[in-house]
Amino acid sequence: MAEKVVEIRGLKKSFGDLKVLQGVDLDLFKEENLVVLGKSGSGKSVLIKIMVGLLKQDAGTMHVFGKEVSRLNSKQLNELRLKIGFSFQNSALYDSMTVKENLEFPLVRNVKNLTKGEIQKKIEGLLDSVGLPQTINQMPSELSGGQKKRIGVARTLILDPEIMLYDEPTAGLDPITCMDINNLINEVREQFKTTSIVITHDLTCAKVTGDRMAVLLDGQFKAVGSFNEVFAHADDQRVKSFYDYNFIES
Ligand SMILES: Nc1ncnc2c1ncn2[C@@H]1O[C@H](COP(=O)(O)OP(=O)(O)OP(=O)(O)O)[C@@H](O)[C@H]1O
Repeated sequence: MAEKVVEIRGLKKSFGDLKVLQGVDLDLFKEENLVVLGKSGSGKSVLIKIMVGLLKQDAGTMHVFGKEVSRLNSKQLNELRLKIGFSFQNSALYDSMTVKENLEFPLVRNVKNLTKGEIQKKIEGLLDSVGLPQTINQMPSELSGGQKKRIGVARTLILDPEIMLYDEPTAGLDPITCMDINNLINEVREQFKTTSIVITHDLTCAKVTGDRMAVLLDGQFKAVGSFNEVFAHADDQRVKSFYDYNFIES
């Protein structure tokens, strides 16, 4: 049985009268790609924020690498956050910096005592890994949307995270570039042995990247399993409607 990286049990979170998470249970295993599906406002970001200690749950537990996140002190939280790489929807590149400077920035800020040569080697290695060595001196404005996403992923990988969080990785991209990013997510797992959570509304992305899907509905994961387990035999009309929207109506 693969090692558990995240274990969530009975997690609840409300904001005033708004019950967002109402008893979430989930396991995330080492080196798996887990896709989290849920309509807008279902609580996906709240769940991630509790995972990295930006919000505290009202009840239940969130263990990451065996430790209950809400009990960590600020030093421990910083250490945890360095192990979790967040790849943002908009790539989060600094427009005024070159690709090289964008990759250098998190390294210089978080890893002490690296020589210039080591930094250069790391940046070049990662640009090779994402297939974009030629962009090293370019500005983000000179890159395509897909290239920006790739550089964004390289920037996240530079701190050697153990968990990768991909937030809407294919949003706003054409179908071919979407496939390119889906492949990248799988390549990253193979090359860097990362465990990944992919938050997406794109079922092609879910199918291609996800070992398991988890559908957040009414504040709980109602359906968890392989793509076929979740969608081929979906009893819940709302789970089915995800599929219908992506593959029939669109
Ligand atoms: N700090 C907060 N204070 C009050 N309400 C909040 C707070 N954070 C989130 N919410 C509410 O919790 C609900 C879930 O929000 P969340 O951002 O997790 O949704 P989501 O599933 O990530 O949506 P999307 O797909 O649009 O990103 C929303 O109704 C949101 O308004």
